[in-house]
Amino acid sequence: MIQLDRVSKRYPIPGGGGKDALRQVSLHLPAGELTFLTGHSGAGKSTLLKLIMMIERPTSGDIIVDGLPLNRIGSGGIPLLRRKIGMVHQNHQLLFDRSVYDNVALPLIIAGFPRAEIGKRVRAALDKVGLLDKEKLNPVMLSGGEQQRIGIARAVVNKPPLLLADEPTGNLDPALSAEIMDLFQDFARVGVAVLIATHDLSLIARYQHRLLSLREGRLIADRGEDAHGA
Ligand SMILES: Nc1ncnc2c1ncn2[C@@H]1O[C@H](COP(=O)(O)OP(=O)(O)OP(=O)(O)O)[C@@H](O)[C@H]1O
Repeated sequence: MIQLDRVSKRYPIPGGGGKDALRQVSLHLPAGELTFLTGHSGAGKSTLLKLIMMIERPTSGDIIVDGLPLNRIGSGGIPLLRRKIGMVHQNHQLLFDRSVYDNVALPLIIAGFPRAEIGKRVRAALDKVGLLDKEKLNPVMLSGGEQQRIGIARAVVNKPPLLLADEPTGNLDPALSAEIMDLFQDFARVGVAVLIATHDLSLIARYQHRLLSLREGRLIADRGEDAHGA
């Protein structure tokens, strides 16, 4: 689903020089697998997500997302790429002047789906995350865990083959984090490639999933599901 081949990213520093955020990273994330991405602050996790979404471009190396070679995509092709990717943020990035329904519908409105289709898909996504009865409410009236589930419904409403999450359980207690993880695991089970960037080592320890670790921009460990605990 995602293939990185010797990917490096150097950010220019004003006044000269550069900061190497990723160095020669190669990896493959298959469909239907949930993978954790960890590393200390500044190790390059967000940069990796930004390269996959084409918010940034690599300095060298190749990235292929669902068959799309990103180095051959101009800015006109970015919407096509983004439609393949659902993104979940730590702070949800919800619109608090719109209803739950409108928040989840947003990616479909942007993609130009017909109204009836939007209704069907939004309700299917809200049902999946257990919020069907809250569609008319404003997100501000919901709890932190429920807000995160709105963010997840919005990320998957397009049925993307790839789901990226940046610290999705950052503000949640262990019970709510487990609910969110259950949802991510359900998506992986139906074939979505799920990549979760997190500092939360206790979360990682609780699940038997593949783990990628970055240190100073290098991939230092790739613990496969089979190697867990070895
Ligand atoms: N736009 C930028 N310009 C210059 N340097 C940057 C830029 N973005 C990130 N960096 C640097 O690149 C390195 C990797 O940053 P990145 O945000 O990818 O790390 P991270 O692992 O996501 O950290 P955190 O967990 O704190 O979010 C850091 O040293 C950071 O300061």
